[in-house]
Amino acid sequence: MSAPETTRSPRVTDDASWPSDPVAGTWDLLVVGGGTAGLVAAHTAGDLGASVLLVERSRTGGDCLWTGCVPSKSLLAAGHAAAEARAGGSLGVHVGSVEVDFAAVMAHVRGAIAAIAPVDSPDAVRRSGAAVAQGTVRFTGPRTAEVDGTAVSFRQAVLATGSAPIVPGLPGLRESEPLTSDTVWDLTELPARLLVLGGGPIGCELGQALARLGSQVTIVEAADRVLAREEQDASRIVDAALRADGIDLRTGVALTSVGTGTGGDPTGTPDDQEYVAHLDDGSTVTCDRILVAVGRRPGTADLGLDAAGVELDERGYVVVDDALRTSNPRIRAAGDLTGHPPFTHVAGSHGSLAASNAVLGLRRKVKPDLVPRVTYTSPEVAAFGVAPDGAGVTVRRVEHDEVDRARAEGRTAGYSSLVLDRRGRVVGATVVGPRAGESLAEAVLAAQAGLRARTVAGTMHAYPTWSDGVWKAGLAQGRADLSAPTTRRVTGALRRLRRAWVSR
Ligand SMILES: Cc1cc2nc3c(=O)[nH]c(=O)nc-3n(C[C@H](O)[C@H](O)[C@H](O)COP(=O)(O)OP(=O)(O)OC[C@H]3O[C@@H](n4cnc5c(N)ncnc54)[C@H](O)[C@@H]3O)c2cc1C
Ligand SMILES: NC(=O)c1ccc[n+]([C@@H]2O[C@H](COP(=O)([O-])OP(=O)(O)OC[C@H]3O[C@@H](n4cnc5c(N)ncnc54)[C@H](O)[C@@H]3O)[C@@H](O)[C@H]2O)c1
Repeated sequence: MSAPETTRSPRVTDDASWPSDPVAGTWDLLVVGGGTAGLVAAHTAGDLGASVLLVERSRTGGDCLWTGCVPSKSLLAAGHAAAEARAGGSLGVHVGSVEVDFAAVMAHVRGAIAAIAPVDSPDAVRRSGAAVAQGTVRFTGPRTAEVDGTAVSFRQAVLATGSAPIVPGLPGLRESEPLTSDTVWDLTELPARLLVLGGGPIGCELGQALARLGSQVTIVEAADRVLAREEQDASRIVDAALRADGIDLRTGVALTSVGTGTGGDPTGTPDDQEYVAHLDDGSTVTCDRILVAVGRRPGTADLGLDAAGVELDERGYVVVDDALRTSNPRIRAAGDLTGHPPFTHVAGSHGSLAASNAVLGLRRKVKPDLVPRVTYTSPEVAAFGVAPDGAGVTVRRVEHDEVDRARAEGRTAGYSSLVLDRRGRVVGATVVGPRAGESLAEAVLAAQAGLRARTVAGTMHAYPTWSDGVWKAGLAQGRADLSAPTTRRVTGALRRLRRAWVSR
């Protein structure tokens, strides 16, 4: 297998051009990259009164807006709508056959991007006082860089150049012109048969969305389960949901090579071309397109980071300390290129922290224990913090067949669990089910505030909400607290006193 490569395929962002501010001069803060991390860094530093130059080589908004969160959640919304229409019969609602207009689905996706784009636009950045320019940055020294050949100098800088999809160098794969999360948005027709390589968050989300829209999807995942970073039970529930959507899910097998076929027709023309993926268990998958979703690599090549004195780790991520400082104390890094969990909320939090630390000389630190993650499959998987098998923790878990909202909607596949430390404080959680991401927020807030499960239990929750799952997990701990020997002695003494008092 030759070395994996970062894709260089054309992106929806590539041909955009927009008016730039002049770049020459010395800036308090140079921000490299206009994705979430860079945008938040520029806004923050601009609001604090620093002279800021944000340089973006393509369009401001980054992966999240153009090729990541926004299009994927828009596509999932269409896929989920199709699935719910088909499933309406179980609730007594019959809609006949469900037809998907893929062009209209993609128009909806582009509409969602267009609705959010102004928030991330160069003009929005300028309103906070920062200058914004289109160009590619290359560092020439510890305090100097070039923007498309024009020299700039900076007192401090924030690197925020993100990450890009990996395409493994397997025989025949590149020749099959595989889609990635960068290019899948350019599809004008739904592939009849789609092979998704990788069963991580991208493979599961896009695989489920496209299957629900009518594609015959096969997911090939090298690990023994999908969403391998999540709890086994979460993987198991998502596995069953994907299969129920008609996905041919193959775990524990890897792609070895890709060949071509003509649908069994020896006289077939290139128009009939199909791809035959060979897996390492000897099986094959025949498909019309391949979508590669096997992870990402940092966008740190060609930045001149050697000249800037910025150290990279062996995988190419920028090495940062807990205050996001690189090995050059004038340069911080934020977002995907740090190797911290690659999420938009992490990138945004990093951008704010890196910029305020730079401009005000603070030493605010990242909080890795409080990073939530949500995979927006149906059901959703949401989790954060200490794992349930962590040392010295107690897990309180409620199956969703005990949650009335889940029963009412007939969607009981899932659970809510809280991970508690020795003092009963919330230090982690996993929720699997509809709106799991929303339910998780309460547990993250509890952990941030150092609250105990009994505070969650003692907080009134509207009935019947999906967050009853988290509440009931808190109640389970409340009941366990009540049955502890010391508590039983105290409540017993109070009860006896009260009985004596009211019997007078
Ligand atoms: C399909 C998909 C779905 C996702 N869904 C979610 C989700 O639901 N929730 C979530 O939290 N996260 C999600 N993510 C992850 C999220 O999109 C990223 O973590 C986030 O966008 C990273 O932001 P960033 O600012 O670090 O990098 P990016 O957004 O990648 O921004 C980097 C910017 O730097 C620019 N750049 C690069 N090199 C240079 C240079 N030399 N000079 C100038 N500019 C340069 C690039 O053009 C780019 O605009 C998803 C990702 C994908 C791919
Ligand atoms: N909802 C969200 O927040 C969201 C959604 C999408 C992506 N993301 C972020 O983007 C990142 C990248 O996502 P991703 O799914 O591409 O990467 P990933 O690393 O999370 O998952 C890739 C999967 O591909 C498998 N794999 C690797 N090589 C393979 C091969 N040759 N054959 C078969 N399987 C192979 C791996 O075992 C792994 O399970 C994620 O880590 C995630 O944080 C977040």
